[in-house]
Amino acid sequence: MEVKNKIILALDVPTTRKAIEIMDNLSDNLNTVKIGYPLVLAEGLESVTRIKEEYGCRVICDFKVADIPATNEKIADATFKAGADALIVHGFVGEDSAASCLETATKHGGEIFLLTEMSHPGAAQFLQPVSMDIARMGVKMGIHNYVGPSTRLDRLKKIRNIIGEDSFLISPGVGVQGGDPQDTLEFANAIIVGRSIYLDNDPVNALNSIIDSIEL
Ligand SMILES: O=C1C[C@H](C(=O)O)N([C@@H]2O[C@H](COP(=O)(O)O)[C@@H](O)[C@H]2O)C(=O)N1
Repeated sequence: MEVKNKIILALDVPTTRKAIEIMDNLSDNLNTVKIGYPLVLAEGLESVTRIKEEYGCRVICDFKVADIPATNEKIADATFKAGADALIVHGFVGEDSAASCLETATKHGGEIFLLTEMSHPGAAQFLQPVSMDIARMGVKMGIHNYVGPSTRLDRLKKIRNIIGEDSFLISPGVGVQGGDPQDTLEFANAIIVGRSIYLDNDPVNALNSIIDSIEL
């Protein structure tokens, strides 16, 4: 996946109209967005389809899928039928659940991103003790794409060392959560940025400032 400017915009806005308003101004500098529950629960999967059709961008659906295999298959099937290019899947629920998403993604010509460790403080409680095992599980499964925290670069570096240089690693937590764009890109292939862009009074300037701050 080639991510323009190495920036994935998290479109965590409440309406498709707001998402379009933001993308109308930013789509020249972006080719990949992440859409999750904030938009989809409010507007349905049609919001995924509409953004895809409107901008021809890649859409990563961030549903952090974490159910039994049979239910994961249904979630993934509906997501890719709506036009998603990729789906973020939790790894802590085990190999069979992640494999169910991987198989369904492959059937649709899509991809999954395996979420290893999250960026928020609470990730230290239950995820950190197993996150490297999750990364190793992904490697064993042949998963190519991963998510890891920009807020803990020591952990992101460990994840990169496990998944190898050829894997594709995207990293949230940049900006509002404290992660630094350039430092994160030492280990990640692309950064995920939401509020620092879409909540800014001038999202175009906010995006351009991040682009200017990173060596592409
Ligand atoms: O560990 C994770 C996993 C998850 C993800 O990307 O899967 N995210 C998502 O990344 C975006 C950061 O937004 P902002 O903080 O730039 O507004 C939001 O959509 C979060 O739900 C994390 O923030 N950390």
